[in-house]
Amino acid sequence: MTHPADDAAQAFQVDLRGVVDLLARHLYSGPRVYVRELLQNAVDAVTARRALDPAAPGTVRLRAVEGGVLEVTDTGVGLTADEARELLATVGRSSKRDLELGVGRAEFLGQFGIGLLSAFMVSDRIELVSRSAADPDAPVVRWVGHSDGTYDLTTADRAAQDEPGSTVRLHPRRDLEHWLAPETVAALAAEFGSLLPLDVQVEVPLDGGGVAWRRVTEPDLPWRATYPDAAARDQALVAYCERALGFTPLACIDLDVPLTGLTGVAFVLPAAVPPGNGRHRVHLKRMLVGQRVDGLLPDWAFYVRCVVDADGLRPTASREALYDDEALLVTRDALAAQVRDWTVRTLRTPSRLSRDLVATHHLAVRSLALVDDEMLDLAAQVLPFETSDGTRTLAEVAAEGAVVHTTSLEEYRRVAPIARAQGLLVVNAGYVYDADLLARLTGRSGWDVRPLRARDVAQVLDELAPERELELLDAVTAASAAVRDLDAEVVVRRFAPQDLPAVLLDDRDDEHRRDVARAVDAADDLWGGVLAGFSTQPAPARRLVLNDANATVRRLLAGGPRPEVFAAGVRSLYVTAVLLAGEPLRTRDATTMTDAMTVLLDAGLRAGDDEEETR
Ligand SMILES: Nc1ncnc2c1ncn2[C@@H]1O[C@H](COP(=O)(O)OP(=O)(O)OP(=O)(O)O)[C@@H](O)[C@H]1O
Repeated sequence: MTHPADDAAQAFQVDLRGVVDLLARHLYSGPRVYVRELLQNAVDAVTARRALDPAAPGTVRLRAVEGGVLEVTDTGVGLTADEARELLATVGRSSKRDLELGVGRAEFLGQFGIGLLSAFMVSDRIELVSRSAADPDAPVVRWVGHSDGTYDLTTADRAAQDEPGSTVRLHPRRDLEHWLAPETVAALAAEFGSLLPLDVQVEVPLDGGGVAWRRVTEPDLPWRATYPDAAARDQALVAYCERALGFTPLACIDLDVPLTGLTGVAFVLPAAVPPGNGRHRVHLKRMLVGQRVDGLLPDWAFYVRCVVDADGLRPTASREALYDDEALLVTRDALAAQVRDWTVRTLRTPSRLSRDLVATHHLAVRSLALVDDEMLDLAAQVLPFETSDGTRTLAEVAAEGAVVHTTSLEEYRRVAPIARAQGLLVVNAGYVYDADLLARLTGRSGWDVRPLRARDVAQVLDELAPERELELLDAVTAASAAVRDLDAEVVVRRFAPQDLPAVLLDDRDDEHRRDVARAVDAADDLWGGVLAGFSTQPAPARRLVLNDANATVRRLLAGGPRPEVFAAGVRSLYVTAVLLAGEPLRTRDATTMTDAMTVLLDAGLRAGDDEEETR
């Protein structure tokens, strides 16, 4: 059943305090954005006035007046009393939207009709005194909005204000006075508005007393201004980067995407930064969106910081990020191509810059090479790789034969000393991106690239003479038994360097079992049977290769020590090999080390005691 009163359409009531709280906590990153919203309204008002009178002045002045009040005066279009009532007192009402299309009009920064409310984050009372440029007969309007959601509207004679335009006064909220302090306002106005196409000035106190106006806007976009020559332009851009981003760039890359009206500069960082750090300073219609905006370039471009201005991209409602739409996608692709082309061009031509770029940003070049074939070929020509024969490019390594690489840093550390001593060229692909990069290169025609196999190293280690092999048969069997529980088996070879007692080889791809299978095929019946027995056992994952050229190893293998001392000696060589490979000790390895040391120490002390006694 309905009551008659319910039939009449009711208007929504808005609790302003709730709305302001929502803006402050959930839309904007903080109260500081109130300065941006005030500047934006002033700029839009000037734009609207210039549509009526192209020669109208374009100035904005911000200053502190008595009682901590901030006053912002513009030479914009102003408002009539009706407009003030309709636009200022209705949340969500804006003069800047296209009524038919329901979207913001291209020439204005604002569109949602909520921006002025942000001033309530720092102010209890917003006052706007305005004289309209559109209606020459309109009286001066004084609108006062209160944070409790009420407002007063009064009018005064036009004589009260000589020129069209508006003055907004913010009365500070208790305990938030600091947001309206002149230095804070000057810093925020410079941050948000430095590229605005207007003359924006802030009155700041001087050290010695008194006040002065400080202009916070650049006269022109630094990358579009006219300079006497290219060198002067470069210098100005470097100076701008120092001012705006706080570093001296290695180089400046011009950016231009006509489709979305974007122009700007990508500044190449002077020092390496970790990947995933590509944040940019983005302006829309010359107002700052943010200093650390994401999504403008792909991940690999973390070696540049951009400063851009666009008029065809959309901000999110908070105006602190870019709306992720088709236009942004197209822009990102175009910008990526421009940064990439510059990088390829620079690396192609040997120069100091190309050397600096490789030295500083090799990680980024590696990252780009993972997604770009041309860059991959170029990277192979210019990027330094750690190899067992010093730092080389992959092209240099390839000139000598197959590019054989390790896939982890530990593996490289393990084999590098032996490889170096035997003249085996191994590339370390254990650093970020390298293994993927080499894997990509494997698929390119003209490249012979493969991961190092245990057999590669085993091959360069000299086999023992058959007599020596025979001599060591029992010792090797006992040594293997000593490390069996560590998932390793022992083989003995002779190799340089002599002072390296042992090395651990990963038996990747079960090479060991295949070696045995080969041996079974080749052996006569008796040996074949014995070997076949071995091949059915699960093969140990690692080979501990003892160096028969090392004096300590020879003494150990010569026999003599009691079995438990012998086993402790082999196990301590195992741990030494793990440590030499730079691998972290697992709990099991650490226990092995402590146990082996105890046995060896005990044996050493006992030998000392025996000597004492016999004396
Ligand atoms: N300084 C000013 N001069 C003239 N008109 C103004 C001024 N400030 C605000 N207005 C009027 O008040 C309206 C509401 O302003 P508000 O800042 O709340 O929203 P907006 O700028 O339209 O949109 P947005 O929420 O996207 O900023 C504006 O559309 C404009 O017509």
